[in-house]
Amino acid sequence: MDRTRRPVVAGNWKMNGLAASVSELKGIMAGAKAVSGKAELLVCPPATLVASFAKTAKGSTVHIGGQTCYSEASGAFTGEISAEMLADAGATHVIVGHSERRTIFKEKDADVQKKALAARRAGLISIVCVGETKEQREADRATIIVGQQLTGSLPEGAKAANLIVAYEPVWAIGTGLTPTPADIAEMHNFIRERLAARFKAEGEEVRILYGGSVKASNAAELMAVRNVDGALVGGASLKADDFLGIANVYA
Ligand SMILES: O=C[C@H](O)COP(=O)(O)O
Repeated sequence: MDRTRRPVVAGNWKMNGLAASVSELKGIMAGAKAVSGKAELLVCPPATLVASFAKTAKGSTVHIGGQTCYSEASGAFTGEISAEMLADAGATHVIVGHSERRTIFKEKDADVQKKALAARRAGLISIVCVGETKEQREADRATIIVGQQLTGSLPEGAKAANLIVAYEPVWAIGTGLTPTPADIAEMHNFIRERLAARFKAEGEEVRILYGGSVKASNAAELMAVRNVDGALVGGASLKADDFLGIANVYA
């Protein structure tokens, strides 16, 4: 397992979770002690819960993040939430460019890049998501697509302290399907090369997470792949025991 970079296990709750879900956060906080010092844990609840979760998690080893943000700091943008607002609510991270945002909400690489820049402006760490569709992989275009997304989505001058990249093949999200470790290794190595070419030494330090049907039963195998510096977890992050089952790979 590559330990030169501190691993991150991040939970993306997507549009799931009510106030009562704080019990799961508390469960994660209780179990986090086993991995603290070895990996960082992050929970990204829906925006309605960011402030209360951040308050609950204050002083613990669990970080709280948002799932998206708007590029402007404030103004007449009904329904949007800025990176500054997330930071004010206690978030330390924000996911940008998740494939659901790209597909359902038509976000383009340029939008994602603006969001990542907004996150930096607000002092947040952005988790920039990239990944190919099934059709693109079958057409042997996976690295071309991911390369284009990296070029268009990553902000200039990024530092490892304010950027994490998440590789999430769209066809693996919520399907129970995962790429082979060899395919993950190939893509993560490709992303590492691109990061190093663009950001030099900083690019070597940027964490690259794998996301897509990660669960406790496959986490050890997936997290052992070279240049996999943790996981971005969807469905299996909603229950503390499931999420900790993944995080405990690093215990
Ligand atoms: O952001 C998380 C990903 O979309 C993965 O979701 P999943 O673990 O439910 O496949």
